[in-house]
Amino acid sequence: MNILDKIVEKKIEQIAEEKRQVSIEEMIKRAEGKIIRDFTSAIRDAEGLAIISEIKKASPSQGIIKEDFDPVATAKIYEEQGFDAFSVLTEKHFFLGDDSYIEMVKAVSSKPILRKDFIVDEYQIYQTKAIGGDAILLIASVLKEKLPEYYRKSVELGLHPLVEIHSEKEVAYIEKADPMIIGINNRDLETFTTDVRHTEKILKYLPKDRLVISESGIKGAEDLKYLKSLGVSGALIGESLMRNLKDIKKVF
Ligand SMILES: O=P(O)(O)OC[C@@H](O)[C@@H](O)c1c[nH]c2ccccc12
Repeated sequence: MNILDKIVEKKIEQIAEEKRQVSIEEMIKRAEGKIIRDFTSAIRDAEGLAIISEIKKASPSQGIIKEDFDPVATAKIYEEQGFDAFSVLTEKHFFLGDDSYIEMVKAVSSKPILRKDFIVDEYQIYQTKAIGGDAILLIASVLKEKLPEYYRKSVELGLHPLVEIHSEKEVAYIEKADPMIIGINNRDLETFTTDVRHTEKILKYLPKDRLVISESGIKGAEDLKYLKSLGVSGALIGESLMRNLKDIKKVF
């Protein structure tokens, strides 16, 4: 079993427990009336490459990334840098995230927030809105045939879906959903190794009029220059920002 399978298995257990605590009917109610920030425009209207800065304490490949993790302090640093949007890990067991981090970050920033988690159940779409998410990550290799339905549901609720693919064979999954924002994950979710040049390999299979985000393994100015030259719309950066919070300019 690869790491992605393990994460998904754990997630299915966790959702069953969460449903016992908060029913779907209650979650639908909690999602009602939530104001959603425009993630799509934040990416489209960014000057140059849109930067989505990620807030995460740990990851399965790196272990603890930031020992004295503080989501609010991190958000303030990102806000000062003028990044275009945030990505906040809410997955608990492997990334040490928490649902509560989204509202905490929202309180100190005006930027839209992507809820970074593993969506496996419709319940989590309502939950994403209820906890203050503006954008929702839908991973093609996790949702497979369910992707178009989950995409539609997310849009219906007013959320901005970012549909993530990794390989060429996953391009088929997004054809039906026809997403506006497509993330190319440079990390192989089965082995967890990254290669920024992976973006170039997948980009050629995607419609030209989409907002494409290159995700993972982006280390600094060189990588950003390279991604810009490919003509992608944005870059999602986590680890290298989290490791350089004291001197974030180092990354650029
Ligand atoms: O920390 P990095 O290598 O800069 O990567 C950020 C982001 O792309 C990564 O966290 C990510 C991309 N897709 C995901 C899916 C689930 C969890 C995490 C991710």
